[in-house]
Amino acid sequence: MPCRTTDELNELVHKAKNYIGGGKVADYIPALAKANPEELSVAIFHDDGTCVSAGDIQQKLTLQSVSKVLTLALALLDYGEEAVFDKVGYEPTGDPFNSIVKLEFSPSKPLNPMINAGALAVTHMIKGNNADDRFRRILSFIQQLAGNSSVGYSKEVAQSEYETSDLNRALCYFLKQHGVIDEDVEELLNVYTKQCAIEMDCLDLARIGCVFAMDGLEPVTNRRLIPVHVARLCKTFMVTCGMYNASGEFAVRVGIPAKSGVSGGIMGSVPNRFGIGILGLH
Ligand SMILES: NC(=O)CC[C@H](N)C(=O)O
Repeated sequence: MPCRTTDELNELVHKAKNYIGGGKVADYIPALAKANPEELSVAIFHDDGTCVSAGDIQQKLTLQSVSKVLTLALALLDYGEEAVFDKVGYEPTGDPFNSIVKLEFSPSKPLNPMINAGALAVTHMIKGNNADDRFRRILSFIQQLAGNSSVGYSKEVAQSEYETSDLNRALCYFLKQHGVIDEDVEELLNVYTKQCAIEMDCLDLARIGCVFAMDGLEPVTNRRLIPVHVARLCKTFMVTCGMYNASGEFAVRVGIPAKSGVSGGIMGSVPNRFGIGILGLH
């Protein structure tokens, strides 16, 4: 369904472009360094299935850490809250996303599922017969949330991250040493880097945000995709840890559950109203 656009949203995108230059594209994953920092698009997907958008909405981005909320939901569906939070904690860290420092404290399980260590422990839990099967399940769950079976992943970005993921490798070995994970580290990184490379446009992202905003109901069909308590738990993590060490300031200034990713995507969920997908590569 095509989205309409409004003067107000176009004006906001126009104003937001003034901030290009205040940031920089992530280059620790070489394939992400090629991103065009000028691009900015936004979509809002409402609970009645209508949407508005502005900017270059054909543009796609890889989910990167936005995927962590979605795998958390899937792991909770697979195993339930008790088993998941046996491996990963509930607490914000105030540290950057890839920090290893808090793992040194006891207990050495990751403090929350949004930092890389926690997200790796969550991806470890996704059920499947092998790495391909687990990734297929993640992708198909995300396709369902986006209402779009053509959502795929960027092989280039996945490969680029896999080849340069030594910090995540180190986190995995640390987790393995402490019994949080017990699988082959390369298998886990294979699934994780593909999950982070799942690619979509801002409308898909807004529609997923809307499922969480609606406590797990698909906005177009009203079908339940996620149980209420899982959707609420995910939104709580978006508030407390969705922006890592900037989560507190974001909560004060913006005040909605949201999750960022290093490719420049942000997914927001305004409870009972709409989902927001922002693609800004700067
Ligand atoms: N903050 C992010 O988006 C980080 C995700 C990225 N794939 C990583 O693990 O480094």
